[in-house]
Parts: sequence; structure tokens; C-alpha cells
Amino acid sequence: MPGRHDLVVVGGGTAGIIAATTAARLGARVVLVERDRPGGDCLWTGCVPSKSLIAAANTAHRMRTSAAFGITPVEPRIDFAAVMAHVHGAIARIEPADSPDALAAAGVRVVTGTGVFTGPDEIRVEGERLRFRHAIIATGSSPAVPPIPGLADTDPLTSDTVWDLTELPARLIVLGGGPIGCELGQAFARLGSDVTIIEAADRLLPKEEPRAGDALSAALTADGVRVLTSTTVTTATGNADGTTLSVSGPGSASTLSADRVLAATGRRPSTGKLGVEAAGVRLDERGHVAVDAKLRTTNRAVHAAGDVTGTLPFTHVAGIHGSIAATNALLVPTRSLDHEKIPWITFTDPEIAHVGLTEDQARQRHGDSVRVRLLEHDRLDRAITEHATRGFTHVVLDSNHRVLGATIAAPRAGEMIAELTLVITRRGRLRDLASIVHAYPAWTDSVWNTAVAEANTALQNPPLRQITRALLRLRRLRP
Ligand SMILES: Cc1cc2nc3c(=O)[nH]c(=O)nc-3n(C[C@H](O)[C@H](O)[C@H](O)COP(=O)(O)OP(=O)(O)OC[C@H]3O[C@@H](n4cnc5c(N)ncnc54)[C@H](O)[C@@H]3O)c2cc1C
Ligand SMILES: NC(=O)c1ccc[n+]([C@@H]2O[C@H](COP(=O)([O-])OP(=O)(O)OC[C@H]3O[C@@H](n4cnc5c(N)ncnc54)[C@H](O)[C@@H]3O)[C@@H](O)[C@H]2O)c1
Repeated sequence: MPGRHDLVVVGGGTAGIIAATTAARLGARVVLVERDRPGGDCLWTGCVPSKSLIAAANTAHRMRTSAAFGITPVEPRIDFAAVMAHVHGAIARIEPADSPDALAAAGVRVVTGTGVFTGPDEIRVEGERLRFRHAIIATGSSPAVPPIPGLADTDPLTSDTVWDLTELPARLIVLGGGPIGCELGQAFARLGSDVTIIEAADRLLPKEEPRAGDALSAALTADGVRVLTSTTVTTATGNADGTTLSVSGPGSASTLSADRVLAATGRRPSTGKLGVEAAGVRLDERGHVAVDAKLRTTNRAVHAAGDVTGTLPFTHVAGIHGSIAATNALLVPTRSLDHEKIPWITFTDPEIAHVGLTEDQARQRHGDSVRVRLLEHDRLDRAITEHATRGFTHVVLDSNHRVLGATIAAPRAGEMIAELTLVITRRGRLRDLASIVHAYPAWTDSVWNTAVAEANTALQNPPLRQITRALLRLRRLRP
């Protein structure tokens, strides 16, 4: 039909940009609709600013904690405005790759405005009517401030607004001990804020192995952060001196005051005013766009990608979703993603990296045959050389010695998880890694050590022992 676009993508974050550029590369006529500026959460308010802030905070931390290396520690003078200039400088250096000019050069027409479905094959953007053969919803998510009485009136910070701070809050309460709360809580503490993290669950990072939350709690406490788990906030009041929260935790109720509160208690999908009903696109009970394994929605002409699908809210997932949705829509719908083989990293110190099933999930699915190979890093040479021995490598195995999941806590855990991801993706055994030589003393030595331990255990099984002993006896017969 004339005037119809091959593909209209709504939302110009990672998922939308990758979907649109993939489609353009295939030769499609593609329009990207973005209400704000392309780049999305990752570039403007998520990964890029948070990792930049963490880099500054960790530099300050190393200055304070150098004594163990024989270097006189110093208390750094934090110029918060300069720290924020560094954060915004990193955004500015990365932004051109996602800019409207870069997208136009890639063959994508960018339309600025809010996209609303007005039919099963039509989207309106500020009066412009865009008819499509295919559409991809990639509208992402936004911070969800918890419905605590009085909290909204105290103007809590969120991961959207924290980057506009011009002064370091002297006292900061972080609501939520998930990835955002832990990453930003530790960073602000290392930059000099007096930080309290309040987490409703009984440990930090409740989606991770319990020992990950414990390791992080110990590290945060060493940084001077007050970690309150199993604790909830009942009311909030604000005045010129800041915010006061009534909290209820183990054993007692009390009040806590701070200059600012950062709400890091999860996110909600951006589907509210999208007009999905007009397009025949079903939302799930939490408001995410319901998709099948091939990212198809209930309207066969519409796919969805990234945070808005409620699968795994990470940039690397959004990117691969964008690519899958574009090729499935425009070519043949053959691609899908196994979300159980996706790694993720919480960029605290130590980093917490994870892939696959936790031990608990593995036991629920595979029963008592599940085994764990654990290496505490106080036995890892590299960790000892760096005074970073609080971490661990925790690998979950099935009865066939295959790797089901892994969690690593270490300064370079994010890099270390890659080879275990490869093993899980290939449905491999941990001991297969034993024969692959790892350079000493890289941090990946910990993964290799667990693999070698597996191989050594395999050598102890009775048939193999009989063979090796028989061979030894034969060798002894030779003169
Ligand atoms: C503080 C923080 C740190 C993070 N750190 C990491 C990390 O280290 N690693 C990692 O993998 N992930 C991290 N994430 C998560 C990551 O940022 C998200 O998973 C990712 O950005 C999601 O991409 P997306 O394209 O699905 O959505 P988004 O990036 O949210 O993009 C959606 C876009 O759609 C636009 N939009 C919405 N509705 C409409 C509409 N109706 N019309 C037009 N446009 C619309 C929005 O303006 C936005 O630009 C972090 C998140 C936060 C908040
Ligand atoms: N390094 C990374 O990849 C990275 C970093 C930051 C964020 N992210 C992504 O962004 C998503 C959102 O992060 P998040 O940390 O906001 O969400 P989250 O859902 O992962 O964690 C929120 C935490 O807040 C707690 N909580 C909820 N309500 C509470 C309340 N009223 N009081 C106290 N605690 C409460 C929850 O128990 C949970 O532990 C994450 O799921 C993550 O995938 C990724």
C-alpha cells in the first residue's frame, strides 16, 4: 500500500535504536519515533552516568584505602560539580553515536514526538499519521516511586533526576537495595555522603545468590553505609531540613532523617498512554507488553523489545531484542532469545556478576542432584595481591557436571562471567575449561581453579582410578 512504512519503531532507547538501524541495514523504509532525545535510559540516566559516577567514587576510595599497599592514604577533596562535569562529559562523548544525525546517516528517519497507536497499522505523532506494515514498541520503563504516604511530597530523587544534583547530599537515604540502590548508595558514600540503604527484603540484591548480598552488605558496611534489611518505611514528612522517614525494622520502629531520599525501588513499563488497545496489543497484569519467545505481541504486525517487555531490564538485552524484533518482523520470524543464558553485572565493589540459575532455582528444577563448586577468593592468588579477598566464585552444576548457573563477586567479576556464559550457552561442563590454559594470575584464574577442581574430582571416580593405577603399575615394571 503506498505511503506505508516497512517499520515504525516507537521509542529511541537502546532497543529502538538497534531495531531501527538493523531494519535500515536490511534496506527497509524505517521511522523511529522518540518523544525526547534518542539514547534512552542507558545513555542519559542509566548505565553511562552511573558507571561514570562509580568510577569517580572508586578513585576517591582508593585514595583513602591505600595504606594496605604501603602508600600513605589521603582524604580526597571532592569537587562535586567537577565530578558531575565528568559524568556529563562521558554522556556527551557517547551521545553522537545515538544522535538524530547518526541515525539519519544510518538510513533511519527520526520523528520527534510522542507516538500513540490509533489503529492496528497506524501510529500518530503530534498530528502526523504514520502507517506501517510492521511496528516495534520499544518505549522502555521509568522509575516507580513507592506509594509511601507523604513520600511524593518530599520530592524524592530517582535515577532520572539524581544526575541534576549540583551539591552532594550530606545525608542520603536510599530506598531499595537492588542494583540501582547498591550501585548509587556505594558511590555516594565513597564521594562523602552519609548513606543509609533501606531494603524491604531480608538481604541486599534479593534476586542474587544469598552469599552475594552478604558480601555486598559487608563491603558497604566497611564503606560506612548503614544497611537496613527487612525494613520498610511507613510514612515520610519533609521540611526545610530535609526528609524524615518512619521506619519499621527488625525489633523496633524508629525515625530516620536525611537531606535527600533516593527512591530505587524498581521500575514501571512506559505503556500508559501508548494507545495499545487501538492496536490490539495486550498488556500483562503489570502493564508490560505481552510477547512470545519471538517478541511478537497479540497483533502479528507489532513486536516489542527491551524493558517494556518486562523480561530482563538490561541494555544488552534491549539491544539483542531490538535486533531480533527487527529481523523477525521484516524477514522470517525464526529468532528467539533464551533469557536464562543472559549474564548481568551489578557494578558495585566487589562487582557481582551472574548468569543462569541460582542454586535455589536449580534445586527447584533439578532436585537434590544439583551441586555447587565454590572458591572463596581468600585462596585466590590475584585476590591476595590486591587485598580483595572478600569475593567468591560460585558455580551451580547438574548431575552431568553441566554448568546451570554462576555468580562471581570480585573486582573484575563482570569480565570473569563471560567464559561461564559461553559454557552455559554451549551446555558445557565446568571441567571442560580445565584443559584450556588461563594466564596466571588473571582474575579468571578463579574460574579455572574451579574447573581444575572438577577435573581432579573426576579423576577420583573408581573406574578412572583403576585405569590410572593399572597404568602406573605397568610403568613400574619397565626397567
Ligand atoms: C541507574 C541505572 C543504571 C543502569 N545500569 C545498567 C548497566 O550497567 N547495565 C545494563 O545492562 N543496564 C543498566 N541499566 C538498565 C538499562 O538502562 C535499561 O535496561 C535500558 O536502557 C532499556 O532500554 P530500552 O530501549 O528498552 O528502554 P529506554 O532506554 O527506556 O528507551 C525508551 C525510549 O522510549 C521513549 N518513549 C517512551 N514512550 C514513548 C512514546 N509514546 N513515543 C515516543 N517515544 C517514547 C523514551 O523517551 C525513551 O527514550 C541501568 C538503569 C538505570 C536506571
Ligand atoms: N548494573 C546493571 O546492570 C544495572 C544497574 C542498575 C539498574 N539496572 C536495572 O534496572 C532495574 C531497576 O533497578 P532497581 O534497583 O530500581 O530495581 P529492583 O527491582 O531490581 O530492586 C528494587 C529493590 O527495592 C526493594 N524495595 C521495593 N520497594 C521497597 C520499599 N518500599 N522499601 C524498601 N525496599 C523496597 C526491592 O525488594 C528490591 O530489592 C533492575 O532490575 C536492573 O535490571 C541494572
